[in-house]
Amino acid sequence: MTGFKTLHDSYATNGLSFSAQEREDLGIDGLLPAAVQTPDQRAEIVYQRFLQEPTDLAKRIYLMSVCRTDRKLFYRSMDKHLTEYMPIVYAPTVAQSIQQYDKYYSGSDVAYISIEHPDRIGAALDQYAQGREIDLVVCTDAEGILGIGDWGAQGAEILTGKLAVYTAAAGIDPSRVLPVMVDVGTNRQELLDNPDYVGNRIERVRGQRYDDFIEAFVQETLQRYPKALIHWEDFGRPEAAPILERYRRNILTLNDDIQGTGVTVLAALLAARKISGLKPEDTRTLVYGAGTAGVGIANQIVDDLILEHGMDEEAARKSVMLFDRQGMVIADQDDLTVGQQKYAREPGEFPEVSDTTSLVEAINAFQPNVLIGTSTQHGAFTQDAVKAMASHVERPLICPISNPTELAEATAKDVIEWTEGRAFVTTGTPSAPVEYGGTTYYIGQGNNALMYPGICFGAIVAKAQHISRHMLLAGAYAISDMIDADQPGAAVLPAVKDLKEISRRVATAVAQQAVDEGLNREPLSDVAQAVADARWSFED
Ligand SMILES: O=C([O-])CC(=O)C(=O)O
Ligand SMILES: [Mg+2]
Repeated sequence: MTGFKTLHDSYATNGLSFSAQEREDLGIDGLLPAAVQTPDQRAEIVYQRFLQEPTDLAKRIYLMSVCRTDRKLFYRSMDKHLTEYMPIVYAPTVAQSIQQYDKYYSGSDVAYISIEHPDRIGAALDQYAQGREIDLVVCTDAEGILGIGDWGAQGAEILTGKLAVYTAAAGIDPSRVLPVMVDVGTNRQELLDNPDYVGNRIERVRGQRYDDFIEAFVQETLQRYPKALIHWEDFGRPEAAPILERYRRNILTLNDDIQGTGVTVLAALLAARKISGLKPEDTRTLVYGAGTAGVGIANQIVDDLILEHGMDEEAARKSVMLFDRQGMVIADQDDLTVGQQKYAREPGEFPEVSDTTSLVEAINAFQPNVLIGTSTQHGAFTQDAVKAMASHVERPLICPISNPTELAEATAKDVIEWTEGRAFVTTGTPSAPVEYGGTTYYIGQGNNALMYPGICFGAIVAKAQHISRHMLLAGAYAISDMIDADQPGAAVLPAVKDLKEISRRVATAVAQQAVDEGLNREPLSDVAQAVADARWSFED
């Protein structure tokens, strides 16, 4: 690389931290002002500017521009201010970047592939990778962005958010990742009508043509990077689960919203069980919002009961009730997804329920000790519903995890107050601690960011053939002893400030499980060491 290229290469540059000697050697001494600044000094300058930016969106646009131009600088600064940067770089602020992408587009750091040009998929991958080796491909078709739905090509920014977390949390080498915006159109009329919309101005393509496009993308990816992991992000209800089912046993792949979210909520449940003494076989879970994430959570909780606790499959499934747009999910309803059918209750199974669309009635009839919110219905966990939970169970686990924040089913503060501090609570976006009755309650963030970086990094380090059910469970168990079970008001998930340690533990457990199952494609003797060695650092 010429010095000029090095200076302008986002992975290689050290900007004003190039020493006088390096500047001379690279032939870039004439391209920089005289001062030589330390990396920490520059990271602090980034942080000060971050503080000065007037809005969360402005802060995000600024930080991502630093990321695009100088990776080491961005990750150094993020490392120092992780808890502060997370809600800006990632959820909830990433939602604003996506919704206002047309106004703020200034070059997104992703590859775009278009359903109009399946023959150009490989070229797009190559143009992005520029000959670099790739370990991780993160893609979205943006039909189900967070809780805000279909945002077409504007969804590209979810990829930059996810990747920033990958590197900050697990230490994925930022030069070995490939974000791909899979543009198959959009059904959001507002985008189709917007003259500034940057994506394909067509309705979403579905069916065989869509499936063929996805298959071509997978093949083009694996041809180039046979050991890479493909991470599916924010695909919509019609496509997400079928894609995962098609590939999860054959290739190294993860659907973050189904599996990542599922494992995260399972980790919270493991901690709640540990603190409250709830027996696994007595766990009853009501999932309110039975879409991609909701069914994924149900599956993960059930997998734990079957594989770790020896419960019979039928009984494990019966411990979960799904509640969706139509109310309780019941077998005779039309249009149940394949994922929902497994959990559908029998018609008339709860004769005391007069209105199957009433959450309170469902709670009173089923008497769950776990209530999960993945509905994106703001305020759906009413005081009556939360009090109904607390009337049957001493210490319910209540997780209003829909995001961004304004779509959450309840606030942590309300849930704590309505249950007189008895509920364990996690929310999808960060929540401030809640003071109640002289105790400070810390609120874990029930967001897949706690899990996906470690799971995928562990699987990549192990060069796993695929991600097995046991590997996912290993991730959840790996963080359950980070919880201080004796501390009143302790969160049931470890804090985002500990994301590096969380990810290290998860990655190690997942890689070890891959080795134990013989799923590693190359020999691996010391798993913990391999995970530590593979971690990228901005110091290098
Ligand atoms: O990105 C997040 O905050 C969690 C997530 O995957 C989603 O909500 O789709
Ligand atoms: Mg997602």
